[in-house]
Amino acid sequence: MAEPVIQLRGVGKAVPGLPHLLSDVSLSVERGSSVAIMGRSGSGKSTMLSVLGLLDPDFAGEYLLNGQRVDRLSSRACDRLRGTEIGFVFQRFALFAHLSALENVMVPLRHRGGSTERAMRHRAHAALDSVDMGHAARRRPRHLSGGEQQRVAIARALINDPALILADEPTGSLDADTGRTIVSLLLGRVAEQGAALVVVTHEHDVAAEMDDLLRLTRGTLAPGSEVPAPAADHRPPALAEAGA
Ligand SMILES: Nc1ncnc2c1ncn2[C@@H]1O[C@H](COP(=O)(O)OP(=O)(O)OP(=O)(O)O)[C@@H](O)[C@H]1O
Repeated sequence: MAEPVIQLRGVGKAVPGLPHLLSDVSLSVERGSSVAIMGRSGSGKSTMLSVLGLLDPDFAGEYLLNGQRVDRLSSRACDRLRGTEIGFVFQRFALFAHLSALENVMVPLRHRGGSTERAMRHRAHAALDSVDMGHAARRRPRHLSGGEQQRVAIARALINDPALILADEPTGSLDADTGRTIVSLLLGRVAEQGAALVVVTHEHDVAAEMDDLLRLTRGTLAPGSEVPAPAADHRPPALAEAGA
């Protein structure tokens, strides 16, 4: 069987005043599969993404990325791996405002190096085409809608063919229809490139599209329920029956 893209074993994180910010977290995600992480505000989701994204080296336990231990790497080695193995998608897109869509998508290619300008442009154009944004290559982010910006951000996240995509509330700034389109685009691109996808989301519709759903509760990760619990009905019975 293929090696999981990420394996966490007994990962914990403590900060002063919060001894169990993350507590004994174990997680395994295969290539081509997707996981949603849900949890209340303050449950540790961003901390978890920082650990997975090699942004926070200060944690206990084991982290294997593509079979390689990455929990004791130097920050320079983390930077290098982040640039080549991990793509990030953010709620607010995080595109560079002064760069065109094409130039935004080229940023990770420049970071990686080893290609000619012409080859990078060619590749970035193909990446924009793959998210139906080829027509907007020369536009700056402010001339794009939220959904279009997120398409460009997805092209940028996937341009180096990373093994792992981390998405932090990728639909949080979008209306429901656009959000659905973005989720299917993200899932389609991730499947095509054979990456593993970890999505932090508050939205049950988004979580339901992923292969697995996990829930963080006060730093502990456990299988989540696919079906959201119905909200408690506090209306008087007569009003509830009338559908008011
Ligand atoms: N380095 C730190 N030092 C002190 N407290 C921290 C640190 N990092 C996180 N926290 C606290 O730990 C808790 C969990 O933070 P985290 O940002 O991971 O939660 P979250 O689930 O992403 O929340 P939200 O959904 O609101 O973004 C919060 O109360 C936060 O203030």
